[in-house]
Amino acid sequence: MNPPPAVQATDLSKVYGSGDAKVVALDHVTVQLPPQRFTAIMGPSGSGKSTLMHCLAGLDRPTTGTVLLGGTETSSLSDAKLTASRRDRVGFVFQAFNLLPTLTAWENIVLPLDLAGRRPDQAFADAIIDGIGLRHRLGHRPSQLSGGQQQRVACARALITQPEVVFADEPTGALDSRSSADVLGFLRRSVDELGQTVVMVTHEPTAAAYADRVLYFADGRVVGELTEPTADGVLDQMKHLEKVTA
Ligand SMILES: Nc1ncnc2c1ncn2[C@@H]1O[C@H](COP(=O)(O)OP(=O)(O)OP(=O)(O)O)[C@@H](O)[C@H]1O
Repeated sequence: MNPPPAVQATDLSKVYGSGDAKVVALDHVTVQLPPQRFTAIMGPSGSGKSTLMHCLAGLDRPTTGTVLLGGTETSSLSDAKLTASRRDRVGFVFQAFNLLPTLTAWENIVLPLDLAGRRPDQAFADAIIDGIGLRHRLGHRPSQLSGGQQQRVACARALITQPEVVFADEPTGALDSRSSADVLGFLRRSVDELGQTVVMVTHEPTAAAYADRVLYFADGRVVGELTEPTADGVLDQMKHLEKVTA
């Protein structure tokens, strides 16, 4: 039997504005994202990828439909409970790293635990620190680290609480190819070796090829998927979908 999904959206719609200004960002989306897997979400600009991720993560509320995160329906939680759910169950990685400049790398990594009044699980923290390969830089501030190193610290911060899901929105969008490979390799190992669950929005076929499964979006809907992707396979599928959805 398949394990229950880490996160599941059912008939999710998100509508912004009304009348002439109405935008249907999500159009009856149903997706299940399995635990301990790496899922990539791709699609043209404006197709609804970020909106989906924000609704799945509880950063935004859908107009209609439901989100189940680790078995809890988050779409109907009060604001306070939704905030607590985000803090306890979800990790985020953004394109712009978003580290706190006055804290060291280590202080940034454990910040989510400090905010929740929790202590690090030492064995897990060690695995994370070894995973990002920055043990010798833990006392450095973000300004003393390269972009790729900062993003690996941001990934470690997202994972340190052992969340149900880590959501990464274009995590390699600001990085060169070498730094991207370091970040993506770490996210991949966090799934394979630490049993974590990663969902990543990306525009880059080489980045999507690190995932177990790629979901393609267009006009607020899932229009295709690819399992065990290669960069060439992702590109071919993108070209094919561009033709059929044009
Ligand atoms: N707060 C908002 N108010 C009004 N419209 C919005 C808002 N946020 C997003 N949209 C619209 O919803 C649609 C989907 O946006 P979304 O950011 O989810 O797309 P995306 O696929 O992530 O795009 P990109 O790849 O450019 O980041 C777009 O048409 C966008 O203009």
